[in-house]
Amino acid sequence: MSGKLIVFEGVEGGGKTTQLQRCSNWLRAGGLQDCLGNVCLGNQTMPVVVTREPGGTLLGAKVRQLLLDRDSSPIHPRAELLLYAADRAEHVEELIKPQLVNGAIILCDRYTDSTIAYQGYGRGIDLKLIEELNQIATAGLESDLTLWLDIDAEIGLERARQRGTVDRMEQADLAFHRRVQQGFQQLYQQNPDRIVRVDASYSEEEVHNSIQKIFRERFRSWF
Ligand SMILES: Nc1ncnc2c1ncn2[C@@H]1O[C@H](COP(=O)(O)OP(=O)(O)OP(=O)(O)O)[C@@H](O)[C@H]1O
Ligand SMILES: Cc1cn([C@H]2C[C@H](O)[C@@H](COP(=O)(O)O)O2)c(=O)[nH]c1=O
Repeated sequence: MSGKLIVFEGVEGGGKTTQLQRCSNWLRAGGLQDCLGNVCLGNQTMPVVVTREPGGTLLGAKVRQLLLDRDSSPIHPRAELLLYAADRAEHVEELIKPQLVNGAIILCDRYTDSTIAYQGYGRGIDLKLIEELNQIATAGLESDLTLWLDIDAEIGLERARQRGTVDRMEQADLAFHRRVQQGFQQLYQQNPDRIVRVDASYSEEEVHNSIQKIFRERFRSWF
């Protein structure tokens, strides 16, 4: 597969969606052209695809609603885990793999690390079981690069709450979100090549500049 899968991860309100949109605009406008030799980014040669989990497919949009509707009745943690896995299996087969074959740069809002952090560290489900389920859902497809937007869980939640409506996951208490944050910290320490930490406490502009720097380094090594 000739494309690249780049994932944005972290607790609520770290700025993933904001930065992912800024990156796609920047890439489509040719921001990385100097790192790419003859490769053209953003046009037919190397399209830029923006997607998210849950919700990157038609099925996923329905699963997302089930998972995040704040008025839904309680969902058992194992059922929650399996819904995220079902969303991912569909996403990988219907969108991610075909786009990688097509040579796309895929910018994805959350992927397998979110399941380890939220369902593993947050809900307390066995980590080994989640790794096996991630393996099944992705058929072994890992990200080429994961940006961990690191923000204090309380500050992130406050940002997310100021944005407007609060979804089912955001309603969970601070202790849950702190455990999720610990999960991302552990994953970062265990995967130093795949996961790069970005300090998300700075301004939008400063965070975007840090991400541009990381992209330049990676793309130079890839192309
Ligand atoms: N660097 C920043 N400093 C201050 N506020 C920010 C920054 N980046 C984003 N925001 C604001 O914080 C809120 C959350 O940002 P965003 O939706 O991008 O985060 P997210 O990580 O995708 O959140 P979630 O995981 O809850 O969907 C938005 O209102 C956004 O405008
Ligand atoms: C992929 C994935 C996501 N989650 C949680 C994390 C968030 O609370 C929501 C997704 O909404 P957002 O707009 O990206 O914040 O779902 C999870 O618990 N497990 C997962 O695998």
